[in-house]
Amino acid sequence: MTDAVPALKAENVRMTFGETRALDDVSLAVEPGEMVALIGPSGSGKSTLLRVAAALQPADNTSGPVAVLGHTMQSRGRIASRVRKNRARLGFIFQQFNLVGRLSLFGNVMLGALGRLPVWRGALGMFPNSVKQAAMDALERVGMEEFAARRASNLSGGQQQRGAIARALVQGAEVLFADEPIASLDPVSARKVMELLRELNQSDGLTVVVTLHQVDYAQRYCDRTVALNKGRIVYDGPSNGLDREKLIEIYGPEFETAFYGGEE
Ligand SMILES: Nc1ncnc2c1ncn2[C@@H]1O[C@H](COP(=O)(O)OP(=O)(O)OP(=O)(O)O)[C@@H](O)[C@H]1O
Repeated sequence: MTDAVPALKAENVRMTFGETRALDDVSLAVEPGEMVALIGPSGSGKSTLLRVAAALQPADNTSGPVAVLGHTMQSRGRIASRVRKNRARLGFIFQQFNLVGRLSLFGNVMLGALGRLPVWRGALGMFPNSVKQAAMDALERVGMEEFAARRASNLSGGQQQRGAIARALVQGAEVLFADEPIASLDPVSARKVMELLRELNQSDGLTVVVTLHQVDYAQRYCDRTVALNKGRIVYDGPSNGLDREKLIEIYGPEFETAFYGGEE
């Protein structure tokens, strides 16, 4: 723990959909520079937690506050009035559809700067040279410069994810929430995306919170793992502390057969 303002602080967050308690008193603090995996069975509340934390979705009116880099995003089910400003240093990567398909990759990456440009510039697509340079640098950083002119819809899933990360870099994101960024990728592309996130975390100090279905990716790339089950945190600790017993506790007995093939 440090004295720094947490990158993410969620206190007693509650989110209900009809009868379903998607988040049941979730409290979580992530320090700047951490790379944290969010795991848990399907429907355990991983995506909801990220969406609530980014204030893409209002939580229950009985819910405690969520802050990103010390700025309140929402509290008691009310999105903060300055949320747009507070989101400036937060990047969000979804499983799919991160890029505008009809635009070039370069055009997409430049969109990361929209928040700090006058509206007319964005509307006319007139980006200053500084933004063009930043977009090119970001594409180089994610190893995608040779695809700059390619229409986004003609890129592979993994290339699109790397493009989305480049856009977050142009945005100047210091915290990145990635919601199942590798769920629809083949293993090689998935590895490249995770390696890139890890590299940005280690070299640039980018704070990363990433939801994952694959426990082995969490263990390989993230020092810390938070596991949810039925909207509650059931594990929060070092990823290498997730042993067979703990994983069966998190995912249920089916995990044994799925992950270990049922062997002794
Ligand atoms: N918009 C919604 N309307 C109704 N129920 C929802 C909505 N979004 C999520 N839920 C429910 O809330 C619970 C948590 O969903 P969430 O998508 O956060 O889980 P998850 O852990 O991300 O699952 P997965 O790994 O399958 O993506 C689930 O029971 C889900 O059905």
